[in-house]
Amino acid sequence: MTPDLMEEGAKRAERVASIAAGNATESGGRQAGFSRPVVSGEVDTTHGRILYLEDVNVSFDGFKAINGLSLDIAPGELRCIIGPNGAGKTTMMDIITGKTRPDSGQVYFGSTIDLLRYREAEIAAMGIGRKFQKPTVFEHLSVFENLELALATDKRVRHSMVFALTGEEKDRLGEVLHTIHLADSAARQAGNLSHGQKQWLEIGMLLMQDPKLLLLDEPVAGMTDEETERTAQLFLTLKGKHSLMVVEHDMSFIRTISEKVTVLCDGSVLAEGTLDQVQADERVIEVYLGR
Ligand SMILES: Nc1ncnc2c1ncn2[C@@H]1O[C@H](COP(=O)(O)OP(=O)(O)OP(=O)(O)O)[C@@H](O)[C@H]1O
Repeated sequence: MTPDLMEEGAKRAERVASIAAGNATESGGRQAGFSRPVVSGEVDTTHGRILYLEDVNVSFDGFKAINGLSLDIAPGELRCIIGPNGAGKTTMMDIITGKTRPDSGQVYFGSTIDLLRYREAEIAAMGIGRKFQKPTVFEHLSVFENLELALATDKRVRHSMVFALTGEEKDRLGEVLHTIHLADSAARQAGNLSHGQKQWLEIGMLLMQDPKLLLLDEPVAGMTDEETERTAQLFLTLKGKHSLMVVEHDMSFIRTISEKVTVLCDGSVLAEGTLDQVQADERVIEVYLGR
């Protein structure tokens, strides 16, 4: 979620707190926010790419965090990104979502949308959803209400907390509840969910906005084996309908979900291929897997 969305979420949380019994609580040290209305217009993927990065460079005080990074992702693809600490994985996601501006290079959403021309909130509105490592949901609201709020697109409506879902929206919400394995927990307070369930709920909140591309940072960190397995199934369900970029260190999880794996190191792509291919690559073993 973007800073201004978080701010909006924070304002909203204050209002909700006066309506709902109890206080708005935070998850993961950040306020839950809201997605924005999706800007109309299709992403042009006729060239077979939903995301395209070419020769991207970013320096922090002279240190090259991203160094000639080129990468592209196909529509509906589930791409796994691995690499050692400090490889530039988070910085890459920051660039795609407009949080960090590169010094040079190209970043395109489809063939025609130059993401470097847009602000973070605009990029989110175009259909690029981001999930940070820690879950951020409204803990004092129910699972259903969290999803409902994620769907509310009119600011006034959001703030008043009075809105009625259309039949289509109800269907969508039901579908998402089912997809994220929380259909039986719709009435439960989000704060009482397990860590894994909170992660799924936040993914569900992103799904309510029907994102075209989802960026997921270490989604299974801290999950039980069973939750990890369910998350793998969830991602396999999402693949095809959405494009996904998943940063993870959990190799058995990656083995379950991956087709193509990109290995980042020192701010650029070190290797790319199936998990078996990159695991057999001597350079990858040296910098990452051999640790
Ligand atoms: N705002 C910043 N200022 C200075 N250096 C930064 C900044 N952001 C990132 N870096 C540096 O850039 C490099 C890449 O960091 P990044 O967080 O993108 O790596 P990562 O691959 O996500 O690592 P991890 O797996 O530990 O999350 C690191 O050396 C980091 O210290």
